[in-house]
Order: sequence, then structure tokens, then C-alpha cells
Amino acid sequence: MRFVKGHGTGNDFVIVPDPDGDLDLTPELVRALCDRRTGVGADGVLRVVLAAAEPGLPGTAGVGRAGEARWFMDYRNADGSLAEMCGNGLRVFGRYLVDAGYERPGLIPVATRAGVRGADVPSDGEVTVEMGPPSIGPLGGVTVTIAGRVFQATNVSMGNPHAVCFADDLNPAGLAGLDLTVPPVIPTDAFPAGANVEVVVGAPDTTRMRVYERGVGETSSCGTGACAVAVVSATRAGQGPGVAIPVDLPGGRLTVLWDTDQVRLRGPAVLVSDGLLRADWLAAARAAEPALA
Ligand SMILES: N[C@@H](CCC[C@H](N)C(=O)O)C(=O)O
Repeated sequence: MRFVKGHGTGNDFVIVPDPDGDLDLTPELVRALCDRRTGVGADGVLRVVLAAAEPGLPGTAGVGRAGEARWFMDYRNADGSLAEMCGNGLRVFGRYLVDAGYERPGLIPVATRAGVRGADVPSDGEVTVEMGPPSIGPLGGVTVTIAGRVFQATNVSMGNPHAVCFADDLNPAGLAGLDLTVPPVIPTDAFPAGANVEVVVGAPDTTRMRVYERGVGETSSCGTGACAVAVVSATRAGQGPGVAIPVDLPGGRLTVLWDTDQVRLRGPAVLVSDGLLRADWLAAARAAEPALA
């Protein structure tokens, strides 16, 4: 089985080409692939599948933009769980489609579990992806606890759930020192499907964040998280759509463009290596899967 390793600002993925949808990508196989000691190692898996080969996608019944998307980005978190969207993953997915010769450079509509999103992929350089409109809850409306510290977080959906915690009493060194090894405690009534948790310092032109991703743990970067943080940062500053906000993460800088119709995200998308999974490793990973009931 062939794979490609890629990353966007250090948020890394195993890309698995499966155009015809033949692969049985179980949660166990995802966990085995993402294991950093015994597998390839990544924060998540991007299965590259033709939308026509994926039954039951939202919006693929020939209406709207979904009908135009040839490809489905099947994103999985490292723990094997599904997520609706992945902003860094979509940039890498678009770069892969062009690099592999599946698509020409330009705007490529891609189906995701959050709906169709466009990836604008130049022949080289940074990729800009359409992230959809944000849904922003009351500022500071939910309580989140991180390593014993209590934050008033803002509930934001970028297709997937985010709890954005501004740490106004921390400077960048304090943010860097925060213990994100333990899962944050989030209210299940506000986040019934869990949430990605961002901790943030700064104002719109100096926004710096760390993230604890649902289904992964702390990552170097989160694209949907950067978008969620940027719109909260702008809203707190009395700004609205029509702003461009640089967001600094441990893995580098992303630029969030909050437009009137939706949010766009720009940043690097890097393909690192091509690989071949050994048949014996794959057989062992498959053998470790629980038998189907
Ligand atoms: N790293 C991604 C987000 C991946 C999904 C997330 N962990 C979730 O479960 O919602 C990004 O770049 O957006």
C-alpha cells in the first residue's frame, strides 16, 4: 500500500491514495499508521477518495457545490476518530492532488464531512483554502479547565468544534509554559462531540496560540483552530469580516482572511516523502483489529 507523508506548519498527515474507495480504513489501522514509534507517525490520516466512490456524503446528491467536488477528503484523527474538517489537511490534500497529477493547479472543490470546501493550489507555494462561515457563540460563554487553570472560552464551529480560550494574564513565555499534556476539561453540554481547545495570547495583529486537538493531543498547528481563534480575536477587538489576521503557532504562521462570505486560510503545504507499507506490517496491523461482530 502506497502512502505519502505531508504536513502543514508541522501538523502532519499520512496521505493514503484510495481513489476507488477500496481500502477498509479501520480505526485500528489509522492508529497503527499514526503511531510515532511503530508506524509511520502522524497527527492524522487523509484518505484520498473520489466523491463518487463514497456513499452517503452530505451534499453529493447533485445539488450545489457538493455535486461539483470530484474528491472527498476522508480525514481521521490519530486516535482513529472521524472529524468533520481539517484546515491544514485540506491544504496538504490539495497539494497532493496537484502533485500526483490528479488535478491541475487552481481552485479544486473538495468534499469534506463539513461540506464542500475549495482548495486554491498554485503550481508551487502556499495554498489557500475556503473554510466556510464561522459560527461564533457568546464571547467567554463556556468554562474550560486546562491543567487546573479556569478559562472562559468561546464556542466556535468551523465545521468542527472549538473552545477558544484567551489567556489575557499570560505573555508568550507563559503560553509556552502551559501544560498541555493533560486533556482539557470541557463542558459536555456545550460540546457533546468533544472539542479542540485553543489557548491564545495577543490581539488581532499579534495572535499567538497553542492547541490541544480532539482525537490527537497537542499538535504544532491546527488550521480550523487558527480560524476559530482569529474570528474571536477580531470580534473581541470590535472588528468583523474584512480583516486578515496572522496567527502564530508552534509550527509556524498561518494567515486567516475573514471575508464577508466565509473564512479563508493560507499557509504552507509540504509533501515530505513517498512510501510503501510493507505487506507484513499491514498484515500484523490488520491482525490486531478486533474481529467483526
Ligand atoms: N488539525 C486540523 C483539525 C483536525 C480535526 C480535529 N482534531 C477535530 O477532531 O475536530 C486542522 O488543521 O484543522
